[in-house]
Amino acid sequence: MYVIGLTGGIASGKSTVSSMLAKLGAYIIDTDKIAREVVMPKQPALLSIVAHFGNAIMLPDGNVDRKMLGNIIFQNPQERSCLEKMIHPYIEAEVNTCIKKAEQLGHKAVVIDVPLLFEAGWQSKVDEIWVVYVDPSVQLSRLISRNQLTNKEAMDRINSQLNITEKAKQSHLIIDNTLDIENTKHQVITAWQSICEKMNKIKV
Ligand SMILES: CC(C)(COP(=O)(O)OP(=O)(O)OC[C@H]1O[C@@H](n2cnc3c(N)ncnc32)[C@H](O)[C@@H]1O)[C@@H](O)C(=O)NCCC(=O)NCCS
Ligand SMILES: Nc1ncnc2c1ncn2[C@@H]1O[C@H](COP(=O)(O)OP(=O)(O)OP(=O)(O)O)[C@@H](O)[C@H]1O
Repeated sequence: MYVIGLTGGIASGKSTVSSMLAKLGAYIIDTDKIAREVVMPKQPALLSIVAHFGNAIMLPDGNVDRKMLGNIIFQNPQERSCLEKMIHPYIEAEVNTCIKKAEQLGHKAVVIDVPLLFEAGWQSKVDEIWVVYVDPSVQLSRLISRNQLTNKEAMDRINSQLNITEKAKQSHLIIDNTLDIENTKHQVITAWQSICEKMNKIKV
């Protein structure tokens, strides 16, 4: 199995690029989605989260109050690290299961959409790293408008990750998502075609 790690900064456009790749036939493993699933009611990670952060972190419907948890961890690196230690092992296990599923379905390559690839030290888990880059000022404005955040809240989130320019330097391929969607789509098609060629044009 050939594993592509798709990463970038918060709101740099990973989901946008993932959807384009999915339309081209790529098998996508979305770690943000998995991170949401492993903290659903009755999941083991939820017990540790409540034990550490307290019942105040829960909504009346039994789900985690993601806004409140985000406000805590994006302002406090120690709390962020605690949360990651509780969740990341479950994410990693589920990613491995998804890779096996893709193999059974006959895929020769998978794309893992993983925002914290560098921060979590996943470089050795992947064969190739693609970074979705965006100009930092565009990143800030897209994040503020998508999540309805203040400038400070958005900067706290951006600063909780490795700098996007540094990520780009450590990648095998950069998809620059600063301009419009069509521009990005062209880059994604070219990138995926090169993977298909690499996989000897067999179903990927
Ligand atoms: C703090 C939480 C509850 C906020 O939830 P919310 O629904 O507002 O955001 P969502 O999960 O959609 O994440 C949005 C983006 O935030 C960034 N982000 C998420 N977690 C982190 C983190 N620990 N450190 C830095 N950036 C992060 C990523 O770029 C991600 O794409 C949530 O992000 C979370 O549980 N984070 C810890 C799990 C994790 O590390 N996820 C990243 C995937 S490996
Ligand atoms: N080329 C583009 N032009 C304009 N808006 C864009 C472009 N690409 C993405 N966006 C918008 O920017 C926001 C962030 O994009 P997206 O959700 O794909 O980022 P992400 O990297 O997956 O975010 P996260 O790290 O939070 O998971 C979204 O509101 C999206 O619609």
